[in-house]
Amino acid sequence: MTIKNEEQQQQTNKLKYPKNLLSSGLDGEGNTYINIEDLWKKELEGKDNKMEDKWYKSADEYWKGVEATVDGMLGGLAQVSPIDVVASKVFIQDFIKGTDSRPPINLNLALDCGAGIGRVAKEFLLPIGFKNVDLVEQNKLFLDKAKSDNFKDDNRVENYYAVGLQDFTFEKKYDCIWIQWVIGHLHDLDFIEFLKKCMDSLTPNGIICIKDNCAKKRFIMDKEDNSVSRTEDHLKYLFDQAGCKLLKSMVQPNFPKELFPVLMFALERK
Ligand SMILES: C[S@@+](CC[C@H](N)C(=O)[O-])C[C@H]1O[C@@H](n2cnc3c(N)ncnc32)[C@H](O)[C@@H]1O
Repeated sequence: MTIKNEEQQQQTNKLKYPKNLLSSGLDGEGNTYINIEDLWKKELEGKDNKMEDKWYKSADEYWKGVEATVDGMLGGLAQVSPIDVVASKVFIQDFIKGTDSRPPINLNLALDCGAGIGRVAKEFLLPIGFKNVDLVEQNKLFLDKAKSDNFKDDNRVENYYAVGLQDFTFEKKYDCIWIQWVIGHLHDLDFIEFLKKCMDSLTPNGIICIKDNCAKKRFIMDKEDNSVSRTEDHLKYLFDQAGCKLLKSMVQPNFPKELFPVLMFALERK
C-alpha cells in the first residue's frame, strides 16, 4: 500500500485537494493513493519526457488499436448506445426549450469532444437540431472513418480537428460543447485548463456538458487505456477550480448494473 502523509502530499501537489480526500483512489492493482497527482507521478517516474506527454501517448497508442466502430467506441457495448442517446436528449431538453431562469440555447454550432467516429454527433447532436457540429478527437483514424462513413455526403460537420483536448486551440464559439467518455483521459490540471478554454469559447447562452463514468468512492485508474474514473465530488471540485457553475446534473438511467454509474453535468461560467 502506498500512502503518503499529508505533508508530503502538499509538497508534490499543484492542486490543493480538499482535506476529506475527495481525490483518493486506487491504481487498479490494489495500491491506494491519497491523491491522484502522486499516482500519476509514480506511474510515469523515471521517464525523460514530461509526465503528461507519456500519459497521453500511451492512451493514444491504446486507441489506435481499437476498431473504428460503435462497439469499439463503447468498449464492446454497442447495445447501450441508443439508451445513452435517449437520456442525453432528456437531459438537454431544459436548455433547448429554456426555463424561467435561462433562455433557450441557440442550435447553430456544437462541438463533440473526444468524438471518436462521431457517434454522439450523428445520433444525438445533429438529430436534436444543431445546424452544424465540429469534431475534436485525438485519433485521426477515427475522424477519417467519421468523414468517409458517418458523415459521407453530410456537410453539417464543418471541422474535423485531429488533436488531443489537452492541446486543442479553439477557433470558434459554440452553443454547446459536449464532452462524453473522454475527460478521464485528461490529467486533472489539463482538465481544468480545458474547461477554462471551453468557457471562453461559448456563445453568450452556451453550455458545456460532460457525460462520463463516475467512481462511487474513490478514483480508479485504468492502466489499459490510461484513463481515470473520478468520483462525483472529485469532478465537482475540478469544475469549481475551473470557475464553472453547475447548472444541472442527472444520472443515466437503464444502463447495465455492472457498469460504472454514468452522470451528466451541464456547466457555464460562474
Ligand atoms: C470511449 S471513446 C468515446 C467516443 C465518443 N465520445 C462516444 O461517446 O462515442 C473515447 C474517445 O476519446 C478519444 N481520446 C482519448 N484521449 C483523448 C484526448 N486526450 N483528447 C481527445 N480525444 C481523446 C479516443 O481516441 C476515443 O475516440
